Amino acid sequence: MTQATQPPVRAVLLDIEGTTIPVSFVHDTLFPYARKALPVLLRKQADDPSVHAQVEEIARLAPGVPPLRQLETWMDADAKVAPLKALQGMVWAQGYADGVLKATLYPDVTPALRCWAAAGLALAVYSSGSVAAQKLIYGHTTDGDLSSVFVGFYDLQMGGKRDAQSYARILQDAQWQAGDVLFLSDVVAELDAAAAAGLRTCQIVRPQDGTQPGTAHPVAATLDEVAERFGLPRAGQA
Ligand SMILES: CSCCC(=O)C(=O)COP(=O)(O)O
Ligand SMILES: [Mg+2]
Repeated sequence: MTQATQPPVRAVLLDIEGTTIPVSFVHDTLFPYARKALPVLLRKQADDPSVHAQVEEIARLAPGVPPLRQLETWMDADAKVAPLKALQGMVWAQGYADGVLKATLYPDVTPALRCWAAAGLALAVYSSGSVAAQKLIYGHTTDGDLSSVFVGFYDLQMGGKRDAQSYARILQDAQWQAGDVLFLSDVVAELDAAAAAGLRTCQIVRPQDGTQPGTAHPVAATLDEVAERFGLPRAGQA
């Protein structure tokens, strides 16, 4: 089906890192903050049930390895592993509360998201970052609190982002039809998985992040370009 003959997009599912938020903010600000704060969290809040549950999960995944060492191994590899992501979200909460952390989105993101939500499109997040971390990041941006533009937040509880089944689970939870949904990500393997589940796809190729364009999915440099290509409302246009 050509773009002109396809049904209108009714929902947009968005990745975070490299799609709405610069890779540099995640890797140069969020990850170092968490690397420094995690040892303190494990030491001081070991008895907190939510911390304890993640430590148990680390022990299940890596039996016999000290939890902090395992977390460091995962951080070194930028592994998208649920207990690491959950614990990172817990320490970032303090950073946002203290005002030390504030997310700077790509400049095209806030206008597009506000415009699409106002036009009635259903917007949801799918990131490896925990749902708590997603709500924090969009709740503390330099453009204000954007969390209310989203009707859903999905994380690794749905499964990995390179697995088509994860997208099928999201569709089921959101009660969306695959063909109505546009998935935006910078990572081709994630787009391949979403397409295998029947979603429409567009790769966000941010020149400032050095994203390499693939050949299997439409490509856009900004959310405004996405809007133009997929017939979505465009911010700033009547
Ligand atoms: C939720 S903000 C932190 C993002 C993060 O921890 C991460 O690993 C990036 O994952 P994404 O799936 O958004 O590329
Ligand atoms: Mg990404």
